[in-house]
Amino acid sequence: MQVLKFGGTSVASAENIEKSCAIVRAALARGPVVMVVSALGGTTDALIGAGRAAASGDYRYRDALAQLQQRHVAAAQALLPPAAQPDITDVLTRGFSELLQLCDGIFSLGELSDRTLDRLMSYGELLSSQLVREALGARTAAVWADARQLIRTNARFGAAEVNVAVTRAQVQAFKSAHPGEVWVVPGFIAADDQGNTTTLGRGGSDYTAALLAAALDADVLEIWTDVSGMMTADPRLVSRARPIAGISYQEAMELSHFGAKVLYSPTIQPVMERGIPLWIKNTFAPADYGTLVEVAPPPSSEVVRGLSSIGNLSLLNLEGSGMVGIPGFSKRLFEALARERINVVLITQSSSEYSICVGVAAADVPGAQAAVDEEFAPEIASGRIAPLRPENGLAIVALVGENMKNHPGISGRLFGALGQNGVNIRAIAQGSSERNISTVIRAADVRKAINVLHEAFFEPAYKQVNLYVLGPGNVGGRLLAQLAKQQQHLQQQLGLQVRVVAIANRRHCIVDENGLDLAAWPAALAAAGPCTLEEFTELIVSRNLRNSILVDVTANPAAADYYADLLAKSVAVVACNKVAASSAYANYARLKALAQDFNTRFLFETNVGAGLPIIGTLNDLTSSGDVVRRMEAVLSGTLNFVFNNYDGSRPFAEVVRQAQAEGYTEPDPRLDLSGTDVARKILILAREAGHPLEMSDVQIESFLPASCLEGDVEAFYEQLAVHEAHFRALYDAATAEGKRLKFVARFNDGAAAVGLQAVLPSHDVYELRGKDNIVLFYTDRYAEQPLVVKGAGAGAEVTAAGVFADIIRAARL
Ligand SMILES: NC(=O)C1=CN([C@@H]2O[C@H](COP(=O)(O)OP(=O)(O)OC[C@H]3O[C@@H](n4cnc5c(N)ncnc54)[C@H](OP(=O)(O)O)[C@@H]3O)[C@@H](O)[C@H]2O)C=CC1
Ligand SMILES: N[C@@H](CC=O)C(=O)O
Repeated sequence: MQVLKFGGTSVASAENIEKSCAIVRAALARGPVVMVVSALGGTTDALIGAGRAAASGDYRYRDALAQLQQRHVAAAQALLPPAAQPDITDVLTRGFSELLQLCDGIFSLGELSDRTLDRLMSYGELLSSQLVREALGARTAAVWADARQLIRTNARFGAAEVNVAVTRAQVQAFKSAHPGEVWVVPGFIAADDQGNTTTLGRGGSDYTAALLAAALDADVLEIWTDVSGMMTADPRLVSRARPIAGISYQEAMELSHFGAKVLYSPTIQPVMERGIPLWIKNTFAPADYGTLVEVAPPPSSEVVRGLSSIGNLSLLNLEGSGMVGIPGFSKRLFEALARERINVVLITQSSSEYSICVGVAAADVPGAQAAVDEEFAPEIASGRIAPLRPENGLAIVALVGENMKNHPGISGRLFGALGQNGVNIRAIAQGSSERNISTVIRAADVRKAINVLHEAFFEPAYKQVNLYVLGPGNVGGRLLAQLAKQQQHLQQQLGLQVRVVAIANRRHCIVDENGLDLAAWPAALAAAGPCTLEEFTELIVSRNLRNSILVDVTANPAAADYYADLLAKSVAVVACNKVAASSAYANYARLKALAQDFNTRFLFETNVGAGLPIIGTLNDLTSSGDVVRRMEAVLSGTLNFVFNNYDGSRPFAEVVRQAQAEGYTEPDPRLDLSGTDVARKILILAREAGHPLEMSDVQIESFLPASCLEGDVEAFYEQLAVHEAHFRALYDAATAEGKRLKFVARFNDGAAAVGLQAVLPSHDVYELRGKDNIVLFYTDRYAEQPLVVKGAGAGAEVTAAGVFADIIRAARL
């Protein structure tokens, strides 16, 4: 015997009913079939809506019923030839006339009791099952079996409890009366001892099928739905969720209880007790494997079988010193909740016994609060415990899997993955079966959390990274081009799906949570609406996407002010902008500490030497225990370019303009020419080497006449022209001595200085060409010969590459 259940979408239309009937006919080749059906998709909600409308005096329930009738009649006409329609037309006419009478009664009374609601809802399955029987019967003889004569429950209308013994006897009796026949049975409905219609809870058609399978000792139960099995996570939340091929009854129970909507959780118990295999299959893709729920599924290499979540949760905290060491407190708490019929979803208690925390549906909070505060009124009055404290807006995210038992490190991975994404865990529950680890988190974090966990446990070779790019200028523009070119490579080789979800400049912002088209951003940005820096950073927080990174490619001090808030939300910051790392030491140290505290990254490799691995090298030296004693460096691509190209044949100002045009200077070139940019860089290196220096500690020997720094950038260029003789004199004096001009940064014994030097050919930096930079690290290990890093130290392409490398580092944390 096979029991096949078809859900609402599987019988939502004539076309779908045909598909379901075809599946039943194919199954008949293997043996007798019991077909259980839900109401036509959407019918139960429509019936409830009609009943509530009637109860509230809204006569539009009549329109709703007329529409439903029309839908059923249309399906019948599409399924059956005219000659075969009279029977079902009678059934539908009678059914809808009873429904109308029922709703008219509700309208007159102005009241919809649970008992009447059960009757009202039952018509969905009563009518759909008779319609399906007719459709099936057109080619395959089938008997309609009224579930109210098969399944016996108590009179708890809305969620009745089944009398398994009576049900079994009734089902066996029906079987004896109809040997070998195909049955079509309405799901969801049953009857109490008095013959009143009851229902088994929303989703109860699955349960009907399981009860029949158990009562018939069926060979198999098949739940036919609109997805290809139980998924590793809710596919509405996780786009890469995939079906689970094999799962144990206990795992399926955990997953279905915790929100896997594909299976109504009470369904499993009856089939588990009798060891009946349960398939979950897709009506619309019957060839897909689906999920097989059985006693011993084949071993899986994955430790976690699936992830689930339940929203609308609140935590209730009962705490106080009066609870410690006194037996009976928990009993009283749970009894108070039980009296109000409040279901406890999760329980945690600290070993100090100072508090007990339970999770309940948010809707139950007022009732729970009143009941518990009343129960503990004497203790609350004497101050021995505090009034019940609810926390709302929460959800449970759970890992489920038999293999988690005795497998160390699962919780570590769970906490690590959530922690790196700023998901705070409010409560945890894990039983000794180790089959379920449940975490309570903010409801707003569920999508992020479940995706992060899915990547951690099911897709170790895949990680989605979401970039917010601020400043698509000279460097930012090249970065976006490099990202566009490498996206596929990153995905294939590193398992990183790097998506740019937002881009902003000073005026506009574009956003697409699914990733912007990197070929089309310039036009889209130009056409986009206005956006402030504050709005942009708020966007990062409110979108709450996993593995978010702010990429700051501006030179804007205001942008740097937002880093702390973002790091504290576990958003990584990759900064090409040098303002933060060269700001007050306390701020620099705070940002680094925040990154550490919130399991994220604050990376700024390009702040010194553009794309050269200078900060990384220095960090490697110090982390491995070396001590940097001295640094000598040329750190300005602009100044190196200018002094390498200026020989008096062209005005100094023209060479500086060329450096700017080639993209070596800061957006404001006065920062380069004044030595400020180099001072920032040596300051950052000194700090990374462990010295808490301030900018004011760096001695800047400027070669610029003071008037060059008065006024705006155009005035600056004019003043450079005015002082041409000064620059020529510097050049001539150096050349006369066989020297070259280099703007050198030095760090020695905790002191830092920058300034223009005329160096001899024997000097390490004499031969430094073009816009190159060089750093010589003198350390305890590199005492005689310095460790040298040298190469292009400015330019959009190399700098963008350095930012790119920081993004990868942040992404691979
Ligand atoms: N050039 C190089 O070789 C190197 C540069 N860097 C650093 O790279 C950074 C960028 O330099 P570069 O690309 O040359 O500069 P650009 O002037 O070319 O680009 C700056 C970008 O930042 C945007 N921006 C400025 N202020 C804001 C704001 N308040 N909100 C949003 N966007 C803003 C600008 O927008 P808009 O177009 O609207 O003005 C522009 O898109 C600088 O910090 C520099 O120090 C670091 C190493 C090497
Ligand atoms: N303007 C800078 C760019 C890199 O930091 C320079 O010229 O070095």
